[in-house]
Amino acid sequence: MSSRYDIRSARTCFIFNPHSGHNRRDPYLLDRTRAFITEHKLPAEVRLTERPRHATDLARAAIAEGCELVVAIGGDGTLNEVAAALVDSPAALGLIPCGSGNGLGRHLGIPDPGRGAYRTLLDGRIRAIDTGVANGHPFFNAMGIGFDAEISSRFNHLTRRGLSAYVRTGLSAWFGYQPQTYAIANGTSELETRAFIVAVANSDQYGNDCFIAPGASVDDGQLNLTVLKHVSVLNAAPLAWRLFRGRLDGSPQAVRLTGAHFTLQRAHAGPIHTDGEVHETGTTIDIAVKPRSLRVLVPSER
Ligand SMILES: Nc1ncnc2c1ncn2[C@@H]1O[C@H](COP(=O)(O)OP(=O)(O)OP(=O)(O)O)[C@@H](O)[C@H]1O
Repeated sequence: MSSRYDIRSARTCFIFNPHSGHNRRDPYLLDRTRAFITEHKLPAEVRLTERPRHATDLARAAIAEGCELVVAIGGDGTLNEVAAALVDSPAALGLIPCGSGNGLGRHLGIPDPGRGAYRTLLDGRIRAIDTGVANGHPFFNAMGIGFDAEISSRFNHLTRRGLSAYVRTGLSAWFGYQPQTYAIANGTSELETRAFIVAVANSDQYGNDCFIAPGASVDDGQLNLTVLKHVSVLNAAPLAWRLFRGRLDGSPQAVRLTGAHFTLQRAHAGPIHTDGEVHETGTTIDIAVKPRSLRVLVPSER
């Protein structure tokens, strides 16, 4: 199929998460999407998620009904749930990013809904991107172990979302958090280190332009592992500056590895997150890449 896409003839399903980002307070994107379908006479319909993980079921049903494009209206969690059903299928993923962090949308240059996300659906092109899989759980933006899994776990229980909620939750989780020791192997090198966070990223950022893997590409068949060894009151501010400036390389707290397959061993079982979704796992975490296994509609100039 050509890398160009014509949504006017492609059967499309929009999946709207009323719980994502600002949708919770102001679901105007639901009306905006219905108006967009009517205005452009699209062969499309909108379905709403009713519970966590429902988006995967809705996306699977859409593919079974012959949809060629499934559009996630939400953040990275919604995107993850929709994309999980699309991996290795001919159907493409569209994205109206409206979550709290929007890491993959930002990396792919997909604008906010008010700045051209809908236009991208009309005149975008298809880009095949890699998928990461951590102990059987797919991720498209980033997965993490340690403090960020702890934050994701707490964040998923919050009733209010957004950057300020992330910061408040992060500060309260920080006090009392005990880093673990990890043995990390990528096939060519091995590393044993105490870590505050071990993140494995497909894109270059967590979201909100927080660059955990500067220079990463989503279609190079590689994943990008970053260890943040120690975060204290003394080094938190310079580390945050580096993360938000894309200058993590050179930090004495950061170790980076690339690879198509990682194995991590830790002393204690606990949570991991994949695109912010939390899973309890054992002491061994196996992470691999499926190169170019997801087709995504991105702006034509990217
Ligand atoms: N109807 C629903 N009620 C409650 N939770 C839902 C519902 N539908 C989906 N969810 C859950 O909402 C969660 C948050 O969605 P999402 O990640 O898209 O938004 P976000 O956390 O605000 O954005 P980001 O991941 O970009 O920070 C997901 O874990 C998803 O499973």
